[in-house]
Amino acid sequence: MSAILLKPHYQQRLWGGERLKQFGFDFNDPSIGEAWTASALEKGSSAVASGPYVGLSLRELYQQYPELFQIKADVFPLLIKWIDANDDLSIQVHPDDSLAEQLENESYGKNECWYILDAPANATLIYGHSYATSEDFNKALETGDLEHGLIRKSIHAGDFFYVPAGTVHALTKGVCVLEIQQSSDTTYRLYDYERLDVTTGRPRELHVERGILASFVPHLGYSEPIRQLDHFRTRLTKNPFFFVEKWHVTAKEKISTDTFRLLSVVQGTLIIDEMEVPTGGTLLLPANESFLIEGEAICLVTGVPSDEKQAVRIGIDLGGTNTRIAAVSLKGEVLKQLTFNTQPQLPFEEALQSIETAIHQFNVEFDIRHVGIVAPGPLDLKQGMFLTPPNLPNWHHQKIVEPLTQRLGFSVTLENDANAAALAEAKFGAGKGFDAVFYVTVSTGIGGGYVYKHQIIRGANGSAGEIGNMIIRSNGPVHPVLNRGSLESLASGTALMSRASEKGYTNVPSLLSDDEYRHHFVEELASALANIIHTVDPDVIVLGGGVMMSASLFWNELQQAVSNKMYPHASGKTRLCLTQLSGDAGVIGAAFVEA
Ligand SMILES: O=P(O)(O)OC[C@H]1O[C@@H](O)[C@@H](O)[C@@H](O)[C@@H]1O
Repeated sequence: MSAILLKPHYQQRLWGGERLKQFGFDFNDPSIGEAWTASALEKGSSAVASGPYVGLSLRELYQQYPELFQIKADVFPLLIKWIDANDDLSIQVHPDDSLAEQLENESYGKNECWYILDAPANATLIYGHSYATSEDFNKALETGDLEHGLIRKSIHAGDFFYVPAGTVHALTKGVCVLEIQQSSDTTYRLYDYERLDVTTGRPRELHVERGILASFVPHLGYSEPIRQLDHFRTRLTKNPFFFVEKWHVTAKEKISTDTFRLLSVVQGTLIIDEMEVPTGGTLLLPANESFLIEGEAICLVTGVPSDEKQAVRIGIDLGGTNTRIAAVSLKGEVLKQLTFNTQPQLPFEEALQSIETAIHQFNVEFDIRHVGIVAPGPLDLKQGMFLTPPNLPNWHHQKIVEPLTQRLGFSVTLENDANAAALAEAKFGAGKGFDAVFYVTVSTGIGGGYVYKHQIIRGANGSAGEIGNMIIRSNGPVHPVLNRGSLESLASGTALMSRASEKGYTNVPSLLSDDEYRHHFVEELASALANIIHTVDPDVIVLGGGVMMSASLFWNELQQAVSNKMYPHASGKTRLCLTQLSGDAGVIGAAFVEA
């Protein structure tokens, strides 16, 4: 069976225009907003345009010839739209599967993604909001003030965004996108700029009540690494509803399908088994077939993933500013990450609720084996609670493990953030292959952790590795919480920033470019590292944290200074390395802390 070309169904929209013609579409209406190139929706199905089934709609093809698709779904699951936003679209949100069933009696929610085809210079789109509580979000909706709290992201042609159901979003004037999504046309409009629909003379309907039920509050930021599959294919997303790959075709390639694929040519011309498909074309590639493709083209290819759930461990890194929740594979790779603003001024219940929402998302997709949380110290690890973390003043003595276990129904572990990062580096990062790994983070504060044979060494009271409080210069600067002249009072990002502003520098890298101040910093940090080596004799010390982003300014000097402070026989034996996991060490480590 050859590839089947599909013919679009066009949708006129108040914000539509004529720019889809640029991508090869052919229509007369001056306000076409959407070309549905693969749709089996009742209100507008695309049609078969080549091969033996010409004349059938995609909807009929799916019903009559399921063998072409080889998936188990009563209703065709995907929808592909090309969108011309000739004006701003409404600010909106979509339901997930369970809400769509509950409120609309529909088979699918509307998780979707955008590939940016064209965008004006300096364009942004709306992706998320900064309202911390439902009360603030609802008030903004009531007063028509929603726009002020929306997050705008800059975009360029070729960018890709996955938009999970629940994300408040809007496309903006001038943007053209290819939208791949679940087969649903349910949009809850939250705000429509108080404009009139010229066809009715009235404003369009809003769906605020249902929109509130569907929206994430606070906003959950989403990230998923792009994966290179082979020399011409990259995977942009794989989620429970669809996967999307970008194929850059420049030579002859043989491809084959298991279940069906939908392929859209977004740039250039693709030749598939001698059929020429220009930009704008969408093909159905039937299941269990092989095809020869060639030409010079960029194609987006989508299909439905198998039902099998990948085993993961969940790591939560609760910080003073952001909380990051990651699904981590058993090999230590971050597969997905959701982030929200921690808002430590609010009751702790709010943070627990957001963690629960995020883990619910992961539970739909993955087989969760464990949940680990890391937080800034000091912590009471035995009781599973915060003690008095300086960045979380409202949550002192708050229990974490017990309420989280109750809400989630999974076993939960708690660990200090630097200990967890040490574990991650030892298992999967710069310390991999060594027995004794010490990790030091030089960031807003300074922390450390020691891992021996993949076990975190916590000490008698759980505070081993708290090197921020190590005294380096007893007559040094006073610290609000820690010892006078402690490492943190001298060499943390905070200490360097205040020294920078005293000396007229605007940032840490400029301070560290000054020979005199760099020398002080290097000597102080090297003293601490030499003390660590003399105490526990690690194979390797891994350094991470924001200040280490400037390591190229002082790395050689630091190595030399540490070496100078060692016993001659030990000098140069302990390796110093930079983190290999950088920002991910906390969540990866959290995921692998054992109960
Ligand atoms: O509510 P309006 O402004 O017409 O926008 C509706 C459109 O929004 C886009 O972001 C997508 O979700 C489209 O699938 C949807 O048709």
